Amino acid sequence: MIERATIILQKMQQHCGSGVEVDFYPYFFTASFDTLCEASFGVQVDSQLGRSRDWAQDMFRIAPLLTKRLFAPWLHVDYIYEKTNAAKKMKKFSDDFREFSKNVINERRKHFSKNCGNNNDDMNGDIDCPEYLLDAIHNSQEDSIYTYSDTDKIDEAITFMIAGSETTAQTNCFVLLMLAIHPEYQEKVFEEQYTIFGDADTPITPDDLDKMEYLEQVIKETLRFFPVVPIFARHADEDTKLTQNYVLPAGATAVIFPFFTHYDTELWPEPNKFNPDNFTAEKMANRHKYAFIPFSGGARGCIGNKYSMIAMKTTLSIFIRQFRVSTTKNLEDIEVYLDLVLRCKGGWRMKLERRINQKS
Ligand code: HEM
Repeated sequence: MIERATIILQKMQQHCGSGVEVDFYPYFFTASFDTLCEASFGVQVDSQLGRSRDWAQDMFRIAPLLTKRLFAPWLHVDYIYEKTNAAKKMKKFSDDFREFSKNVINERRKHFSKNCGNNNDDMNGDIDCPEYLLDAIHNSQEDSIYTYSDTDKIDEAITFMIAGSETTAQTNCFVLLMLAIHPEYQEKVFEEQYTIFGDADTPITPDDLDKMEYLEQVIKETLRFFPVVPIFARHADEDTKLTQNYVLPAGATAVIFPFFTHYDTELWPEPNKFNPDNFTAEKMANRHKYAFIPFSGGARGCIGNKYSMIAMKTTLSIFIRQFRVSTTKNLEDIEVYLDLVLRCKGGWRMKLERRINQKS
């Protein structure tokens, strides 16, 4: 994570002091994608350094096609959908991405058999061969009633790559945009970083991450304001009593929009005001645990919740200590739209300035 965040700094340095607002997303997406591939699969993809295809561009082209299908019931019929151009584009993307994931899995297998024993099936992880997600899936087979086929493993890899990379990158960009719009919060975040690290450039430790309480409040308030997964759903297998008067009948689909919950005035007194103090320990203790649901909840809630908080804090800590961000936009100027995930119209454009020395 630290390495990837440092590459962001190096690549964005060229924009410092240019006075031009640049879109931060490509820098943060590639970093997030590469980190995820390495953390989950133990494989270096290096899209950040241009050594792999630019999947962010592909995802930008493909997501609107999926969104369109989601809201057009007639396109749910495979027979009709398969005749459309969108379906052909989707298939091409899906085939390419599956091929890419297959290669990632094969890479991991090769690495494991070369460094961790001769047997491809012996993915039992030790200190020299840490167990990554794919290894865990592989190893779980022995105790499991379910056997994972190669197709299953590719599907798992794709789910992780898609679910984990865009969400984290977008949240990082939204956080920086909020800090650009609210310089007073930006300075407070910087002050916290300075208190932890001073002028030292030491690597971040888990203890340091725990101390970044204000940064975490800012991230959470950003996720309240901009829940990057703005819609998810549950299928009721049986009649489910919601309240005294309401029952969700078996077979129904309940669609959940965190936007409604996150802007509910009964839960958030001033929902339209960006206020990191909404997430002080005290305020959180007095609020219903499902008042804040950017990661959904329950058994099928986001599995990457903790990982993403570590990844975001690490990246933002490194970035904020070196750069100051600004924008000509106000909060009211920000327009978002639903594209499976939540996107910012025109991108996440900001100006960048290098802090001359750390405490400036
Ligand atoms: C800011 C970052 C993230 C946000 C806001 C987020 C949010 C969500 C949400 C709302 C869901 C839907 C859960 C549901 O249907 O109830 C989800 C699912 C999922 N997320 Fe995340 N996510 C983030 C990062 C990640 C990361 C980093 C990973 C992987 C390391 C990840 C892996 C997954 C997976 C695998 C699922 C599917 C879970 C399932 O269907 O059982 N997410 N995420």
